[in-house]
Amino acid sequence: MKLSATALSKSPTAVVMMNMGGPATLNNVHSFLSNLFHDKDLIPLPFQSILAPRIASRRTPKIKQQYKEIGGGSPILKWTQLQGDAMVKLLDELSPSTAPHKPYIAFRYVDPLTKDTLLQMKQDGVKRAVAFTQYPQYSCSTTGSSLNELYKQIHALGIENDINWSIIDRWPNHPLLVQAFAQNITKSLEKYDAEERKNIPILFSAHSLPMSIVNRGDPYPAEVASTVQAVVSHLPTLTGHSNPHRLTWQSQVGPSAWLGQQTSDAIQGLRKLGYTKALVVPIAFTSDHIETLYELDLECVKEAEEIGLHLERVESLNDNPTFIRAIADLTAEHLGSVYHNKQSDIRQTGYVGGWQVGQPTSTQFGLRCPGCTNDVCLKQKDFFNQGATRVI
Ligand SMILES: C=CC1=C(C)c2cc3[nH]c(cc4nc(cc5[nH]c(cc1n2)c(C)c5CCC(=O)O)C(CCC(=O)O)=C4C)c(C)c3C=C
Ligand code: FES
Ligand SMILES: [Fe+2]
Repeated sequence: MKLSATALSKSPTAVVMMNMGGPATLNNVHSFLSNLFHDKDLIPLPFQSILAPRIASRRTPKIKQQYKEIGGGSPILKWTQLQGDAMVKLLDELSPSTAPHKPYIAFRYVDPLTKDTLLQMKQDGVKRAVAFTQYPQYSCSTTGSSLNELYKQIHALGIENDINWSIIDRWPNHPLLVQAFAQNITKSLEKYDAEERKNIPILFSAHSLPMSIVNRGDPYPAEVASTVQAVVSHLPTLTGHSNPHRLTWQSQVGPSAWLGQQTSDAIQGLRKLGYTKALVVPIAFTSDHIETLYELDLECVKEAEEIGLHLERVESLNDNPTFIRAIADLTAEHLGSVYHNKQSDIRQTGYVGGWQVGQPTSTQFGLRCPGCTNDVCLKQKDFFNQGATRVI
């Protein structure tokens, strides 16, 4: 598709922030869980349409109670709106040729859902859009699921030829993302005496994956590790020392095998090794959610205290100005590369797997998991790889 520069200049460049979403109120918990358990890309179940609502109903009271204890709902919509609004203000300055930029949110399991967002974009006359995953590390269960849904809804609405799409599909070691994590860790370390700071072990905690997904060749574990490696390499420039650390995994659900070591077991283990202080850093999500506010703050921290380990939870990125700068810079560089063939800074953007100027997705994005049997992944990647036609 070739669009004239005049046609594009009239409509905003959409930056579509993709994420799973969470229930904003307790009344939304059941539909959130029901949509989540219907998602074959996340949890393939036999007789999915029958089992999904049953599992959702069975789980609702427990999960509702957890959301109640963190204030009555998930803050993810609030944080995503704030991050999007702050990002486009910077982006209009960083990339005037693609301005005005407008943030949109496409959640996978709650409003605003992908379909409604696409309808809104159509109404706004959007001709150019960046699908920007808010998961820094790519998993087919998260970003892959959001892109499969985006692809399906674009086709269901028959708007394949209306918008030039490009994709920010992963950014696990973007330098400003790394710096934002390191800043927050430094703040937590500073709560301890200068003498003891350097010996405090840091647990980087990420949402786990079922081993069936890991063994299919999912890139997520390696990308989470690359974020951790970048952060621990950067930390000494802020603290003057390096801390011992481990990457651990949290939030496994159900009886199947999941990637470990579990964060809660690592905490118990550290105490047995004689440690009385530790830090835990949520490393695979960019704002607060039930896993930080409930599982880490209300479960792990309390359990640690009970066994004599003081566990400090490092704050989530939320409205951290360095983080806002990271997502604005990343999008500006992406637009510069896709629409202006700009090579200069792209090496700094931290796309693992490479990036070529003019390409609408990362090079890594083109490779399906070697164990993938999902036809939608194939069609989705073909569609987005044709992507944007450079017009400016
Ligand atoms: C990087 C983040 C996440 C990955 C990877 C991920 C994979 C994954 N999750 C499930 C099952 C559930 N996840 C649930 C909630 C939930 N998951 C994430 C993030 C990732 N999930 C978040 C941020 C949340 C909470 C949302 C919020 O509060 O804002 C749930 C629902 C809660 C529960 O019932 O325990 C389930 C179920 C699987 C199976 C999976 C990988 C295949
Ligand atoms: S499951 Fe990874 S590409 Fe299909
Ligand atoms: Fe999850």
